[in-house]
Amino acid sequence: MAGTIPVIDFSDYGLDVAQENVTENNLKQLADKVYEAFSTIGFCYIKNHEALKVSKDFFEQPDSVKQKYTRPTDANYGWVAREREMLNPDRKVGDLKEAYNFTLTDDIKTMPVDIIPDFHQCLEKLFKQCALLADRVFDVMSIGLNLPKRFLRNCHHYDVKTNQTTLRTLYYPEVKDVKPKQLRCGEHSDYGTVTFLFQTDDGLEVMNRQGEYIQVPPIPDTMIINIGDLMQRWTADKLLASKHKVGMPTGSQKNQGRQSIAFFLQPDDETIVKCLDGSDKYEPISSIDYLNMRFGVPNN
Ligand SMILES: O=C(O)CCC(=O)C(=O)O
Ligand SMILES: [Fe+2]
Repeated sequence: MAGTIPVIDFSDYGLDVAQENVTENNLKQLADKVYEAFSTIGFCYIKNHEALKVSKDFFEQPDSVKQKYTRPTDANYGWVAREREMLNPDRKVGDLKEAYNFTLTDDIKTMPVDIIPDFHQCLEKLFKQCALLADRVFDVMSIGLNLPKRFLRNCHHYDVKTNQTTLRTLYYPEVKDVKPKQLRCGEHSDYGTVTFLFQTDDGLEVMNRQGEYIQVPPIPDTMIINIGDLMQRWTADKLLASKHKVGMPTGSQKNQGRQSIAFFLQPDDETIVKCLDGSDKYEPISSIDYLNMRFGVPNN
């Protein structure tokens, strides 16, 4: 199946199944499928999650309103204006997108709850659901990597003071004036361990092992999981952080916005990421040092 993105049915270990009702056999079968996907293309779709619809009301506000919630340069929450980010600096033009970064803080002063009353509650609920599902995805990944079942889960707690996991809701406006080389989101790989991605429309493309970009269209009732650079490093390149991008729409799709939500998982700050196979292919590094190094990349 190298080169295509498999759809994996996660129902044996979905959130509606009590942990104690899952058989080791079912878990192992799931682990094998997830391992196969992550070690060949670094991406998979999984079936079985709650559909979601959040935050569009916020992005449809005028910029003058959204500015109040702007992400500070020294913090990881808040609104990111159009063209502020350039995920592929070689393009020399900002991505045609907006985003809002949400972390599990109690400080809701930074959130647009005055204009969108449900904003905090909705994103907080989604963050927590994603975190519960992540625990389970980490279990099957650990089994696939021949690690103790809870190894990866135990490196990801979601305490806002010691863990940088972020839920990011993204909005790609309808396309009017496109600058040369501009994309909705430039070529990049994600920084952390894994990313969950919910998307509404076409546009996402992923590089396969032959170096070609393939379309990753939305499939109803699924979400995408992909590997980030830190997990590739941790597994000494067994699991792959594939490059991806969001291209500009063409034809009638130009008049359509696109939404996605990414849940970027990061191990706890002090977790030492040391090659799990003992190879020392990469130097051990703490999760927070690695993230700071990546955030130091110009224009990010
Ligand atoms: O919007 C998407 O589908 C992908 C966004 C993405 O790859 C990212 O923000 O890292
Ligand atoms: Fe990404």
